Amino acid sequence: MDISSILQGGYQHPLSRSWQGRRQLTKSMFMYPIFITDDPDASVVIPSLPGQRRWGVNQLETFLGPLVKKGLKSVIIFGVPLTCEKTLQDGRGTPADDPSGPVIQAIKKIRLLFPSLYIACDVCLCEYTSHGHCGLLHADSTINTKPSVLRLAEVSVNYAKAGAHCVAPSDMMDGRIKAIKQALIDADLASKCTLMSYSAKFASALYGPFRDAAGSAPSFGDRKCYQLPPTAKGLARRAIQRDMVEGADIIMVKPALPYLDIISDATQLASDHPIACYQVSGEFAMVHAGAAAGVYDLKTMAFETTESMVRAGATLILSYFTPDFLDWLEV
Ligand SMILES: NCC[C@H](CC(=O)O)[C@@H](CN)CCC(=O)O
Ligand SMILES: [Zn+2]
Repeated sequence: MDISSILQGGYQHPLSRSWQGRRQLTKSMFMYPIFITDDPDASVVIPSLPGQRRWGVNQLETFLGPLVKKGLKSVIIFGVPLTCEKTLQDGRGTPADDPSGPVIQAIKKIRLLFPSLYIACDVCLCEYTSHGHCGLLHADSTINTKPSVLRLAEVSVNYAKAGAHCVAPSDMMDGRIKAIKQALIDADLASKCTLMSYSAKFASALYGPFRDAAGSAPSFGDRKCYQLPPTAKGLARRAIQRDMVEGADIIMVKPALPYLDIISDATQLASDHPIACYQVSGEFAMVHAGAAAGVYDLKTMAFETTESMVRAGATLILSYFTPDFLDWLEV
């Protein structure tokens, strides 16, 4: 056997195996998606998302305190306005940045309770309009891009003013990154607030549990006219390059596991940007379902899936497994 055929000596020990990965998972790589509802005392189980709840702002200390102690470094907030009237009349998704609404109240509360915790806010309109689309609509129910990006920019600035460290538009409207960046500049907030773009976000079947949790499913049609076709490698590369030019500080790929090649493309195209990926609700539920069915060990698969994202180039992972990794990882 040729000498060059012998590889096993390089990884025959747990320590030398650990050296084979260019980068290792760390606690600070995980950003925890959290659902904040407008009942201040709520702590409501989300059946389709194992271990996850919708929380009211009065519960944030109880909910996040133990996680911060274990090393939680960042969260991304999703508002779930259940009691307020979702406003179709004004068509602007008014609850999104209602000063007394769940998102702005949560930003302020978390800044007070946990000054070191990095707060990102998802920016979208689907949770706040009764049609449930991510943008505003023309009379014929098609996406009306111009007012949509202006409204998303307005919401972003209001989150930043409330104290968010990062705004993350998940809407996929054309030109929203440029509009949001310009609005942050005009508000003198561009140097104080990170713009994380969901640049390559696909029309995936893996968002179901989230839509249950956030009540954000579209009331008609689907999101295929603004989320990328799952086959669209070229469109993803073009969207990544577009968002880089428009001022994104972080580039995200979503979902993650079925799109590792896109994470790799993003790493190559945006080689000077942090690359985020979102292990979405359906991916999380899928890993749990397989473990419950006895196909694999839950922790082992949680590591195998997220380590594949790191191998593809991700530097930041949005994952509902974040609380678990705070227990599983030493640093
Ligand atoms: N703004 C879109 C929400 C959205 C996808 C969707 O429902 O189309 C994601 C949140 N950013 C879902 C995330 C998840 O499934 O965990
Ligand atoms: Zn949306």
